[in-house]
Amino acid sequence: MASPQGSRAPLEFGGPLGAAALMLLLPVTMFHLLLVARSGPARLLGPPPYLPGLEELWSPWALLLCLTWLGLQAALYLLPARKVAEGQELKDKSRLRYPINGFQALMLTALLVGLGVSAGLPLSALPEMLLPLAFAATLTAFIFSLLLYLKALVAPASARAPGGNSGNLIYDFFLGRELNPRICSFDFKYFCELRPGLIGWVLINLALLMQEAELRGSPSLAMWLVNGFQLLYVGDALWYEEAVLTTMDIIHDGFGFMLAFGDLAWVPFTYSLQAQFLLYHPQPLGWPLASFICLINAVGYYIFRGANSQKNTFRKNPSDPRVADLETISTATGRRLLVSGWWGMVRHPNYLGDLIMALAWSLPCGVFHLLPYFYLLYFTALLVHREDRDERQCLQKYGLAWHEYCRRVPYRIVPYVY
Ligand SMILES: NC(=O)C1=CN([C@@H]2O[C@H](COP(=O)(O)OP(=O)(O)OC[C@H]3O[C@@H](n4cnc5c(N)ncnc54)[C@H](OP(=O)(O)O)[C@@H]3O)[C@@H](O)[C@H]2O)C=CC1
Ligand SMILES: CC(C)=CCC[C@@H](C)[C@H]1CC=C2C3=C(CC[C@@]21C)[C@@]1(C)CC[C@H](O)C(C)(C)[C@@H]1CC3
Repeated sequence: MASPQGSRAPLEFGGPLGAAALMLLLPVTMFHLLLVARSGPARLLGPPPYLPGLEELWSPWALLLCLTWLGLQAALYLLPARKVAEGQELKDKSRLRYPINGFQALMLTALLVGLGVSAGLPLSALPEMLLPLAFAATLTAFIFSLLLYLKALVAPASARAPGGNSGNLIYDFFLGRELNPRICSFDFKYFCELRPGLIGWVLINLALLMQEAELRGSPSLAMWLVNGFQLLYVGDALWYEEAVLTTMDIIHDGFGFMLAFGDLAWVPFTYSLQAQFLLYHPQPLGWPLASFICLINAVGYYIFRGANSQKNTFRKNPSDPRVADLETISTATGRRLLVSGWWGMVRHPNYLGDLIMALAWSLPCGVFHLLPYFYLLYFTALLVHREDRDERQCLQKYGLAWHEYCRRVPYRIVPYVY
């Protein structure tokens, strides 16, 4: 469908019908997971234990807490940053500037939460509020996406995202019409991608750990592992915050319901699923198996970080001594593609590392339930779909050079498998 605005990007996610289905399916799945995690049988594929009424979902206190959290993270975002980074070049040849203070926000949040807990803040009561909090976050994401859609109506054409301007209201609302919606220098997409959801995720994990300690005297080894691994992942994302500026979400995708809901609700409430499961279904875990799982997480992290850093270093400065010796192929755009090092092993080595880590996050929950493996299953689907979208974009950008890269590096994510 050609858009009235002139953008001819092919429709993704199954077009308007797919977008409408996802807008319904994603929140329903999130609430299903929250309900099933606390039920006795914890069956991913079974029906939820019961259907919650509105009085169990809606709480003005949960909404207030959700908005206070967003306000706190926004205030931390506005604090002076150790560095201001420039994003990729935009259509109008300009570059946006982004504060690099995400790790500082994580540390300050930890300090504030630590002070709060020592002053009697009942953090371990948070798990009891997950359902109304998830509802408040979903509501916030929906209203926020509506405001973003309206804001895009008055944005200049150069500010539009390549994909979210088909002319179909549902599809554009889902994908997002504006690429980098901002008020003054406050960038909503960049803020949401890394702050409230990711930091909220580790806070929920911590609350679940504390509640387990209250219930059973001390947190289990499995709970420690899940908390440690996911804290490392979030800490890494914020430490290497600048790297997010070269991801598909920032460069290509508009800011609509998909990312607003994904960042503000989906990430904190479904990515904490393993810790939720462990609170209600304690799992025995000995040190030998725990050490093996730590090794799996370390291997995944090594590949994930190595691949992401290698590409970011290369994109920032191809003559950097750490990447200058790597073999590359030239493209008509002037940008080169790495064909050795991590990016010569498979075409998305960072996805491979991420998937190995996802496995390590589920293993502490044992092998008798499918529920804690939901993240691994969803993430595999997300990355396979994402890889396919990225391949199409790269083919469009690099043409013959991309074909040559695919010939030299035939596997996409898993060597000799896929
Ligand atoms: N936990 C989660 O829920 C999620 C995590 N992620 C993680 O986010 C990270 C970023 O992922 P994503 O944005 O999808 O994609 P990538 O970081 O893999 O970026 C893809 C881009 O990299 C560049 N590129 C591809 N091949 C090469 C090459 N051989 N040499 C140099 N540049 C190359 C291309 O852009 P160009 O050439 O224009 O630079 C391409 O568009 C990943 O580690 C992923 O695992 C992603 C989604 C969800
Ligand atoms: C199913 C659904 C609601 C779709 C939205 C997908 C989003 C949840 C993800 C899209 C890309 C993401 C990234 C991260 C989190 C999940 C989302 C928002 C990320 C911030 C996680 C931490 C990583 O280190 C990262 C910074 C590379 C990563 C960037 C992409």
